[in-house]
Amino acid sequence: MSPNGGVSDDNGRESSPYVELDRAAWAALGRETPSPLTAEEITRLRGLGDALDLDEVEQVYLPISRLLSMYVGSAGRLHRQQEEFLHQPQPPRTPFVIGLAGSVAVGKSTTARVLQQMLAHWPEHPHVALVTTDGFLHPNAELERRGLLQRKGFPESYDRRALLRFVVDIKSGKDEVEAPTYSHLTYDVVPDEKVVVKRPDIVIIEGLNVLQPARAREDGRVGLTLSDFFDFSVYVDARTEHIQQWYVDRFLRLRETAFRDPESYFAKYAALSEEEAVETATRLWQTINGPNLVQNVLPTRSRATLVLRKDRDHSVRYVRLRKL
Ligand SMILES: Nc1ncnc2c1ncn2[C@@H]1O[C@H](COP(=O)(O)OP(=O)(O)O)[C@@H](O)[C@H]1O
Ligand SMILES: CC(C)(COP(=O)(O)O)[C@@H](O)C(=O)NCCC(=O)O
Repeated sequence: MSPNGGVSDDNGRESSPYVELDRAAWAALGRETPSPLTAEEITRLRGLGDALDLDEVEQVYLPISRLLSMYVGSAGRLHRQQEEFLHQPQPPRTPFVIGLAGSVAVGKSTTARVLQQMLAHWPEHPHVALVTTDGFLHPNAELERRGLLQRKGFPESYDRRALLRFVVDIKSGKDEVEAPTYSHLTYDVVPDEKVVVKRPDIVIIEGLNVLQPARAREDGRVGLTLSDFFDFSVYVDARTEHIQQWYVDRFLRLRETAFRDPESYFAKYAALSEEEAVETATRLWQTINGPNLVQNVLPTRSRATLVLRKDRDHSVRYVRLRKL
């Protein structure tokens, strides 16, 4: 399988399950739909270093919002048809779950926040919940016990069973589901702090590893995985060298902001010179986040319904959408 999800035939011709649109062709699909977000809202949603502006919202996110509205509508129709087919009243349809994957520092959280706001502006005003998977990381003490402190973000650093339970509960139609939370300030899971997801219509689950395939168990049987419960998934993509640069640039900016907080786990980095900070960020990238991207995250790209490919300046250059 090629990294684009394509497969070559005997003559080397590649067939791909994706249709690819460059930015202009994609942007045309959102024309005539007014942007629901104001410039102030966009500023509020923008993550550190992300190049989100009105153009990006109108040209990239509006078409995604329209597409998702079709998918959600179609899931609703199918639910009604299945109810008729079963000849007995069924519970209300379960929330529509969107998985959002991509590397550390690729801008997943900005994408997730923009989608959350845009979908919430639909005429039917759905309740859109956003959950990040970092809350499901094992606490630092547990990671240390398992020798995984230098593997934060790798699949084994998460409580995968709890994460799966969480999404199964959502897709079982449970009224109220809780997720643990993570603090970038303390660099650890926050004890006893939960986000409560109450009767959502749509749930966005964002995290590095949300598209990981199921693992084989000791008896050789393959279990379930998170993405078995996704109705739609997005992979935020960019060249690895660009993401590394964004990670280092963000580290330099954090050094002047968040790391200054004495409570920050990274407070020790606030005093670094620029050169030392670049060296430290590059080492963190090369030892943790880069290998995780290459070994675990990137191989899941071809499992996504939609791939957003960003350019060096963080703007989306082209889009790939799974054929139906
Ligand atoms: N050490 C840190 N201190 C404070 N905020 C951080 C730190 N590392 C990352 N963040 C913030 O956490 C969010 C998630 O970051 P990350 O997991 O790298 O995903 P992405 O960049 O794809 O959204 C971003 O908004 C980022 O700015
Ligand atoms: C918390 C993270 C693992 C991301 O978790 P996610 O929400 O994607 O599951 C990541 O942002 C992180 O902190 N990585 C550790 C290495 C580093 O400090 O860059």
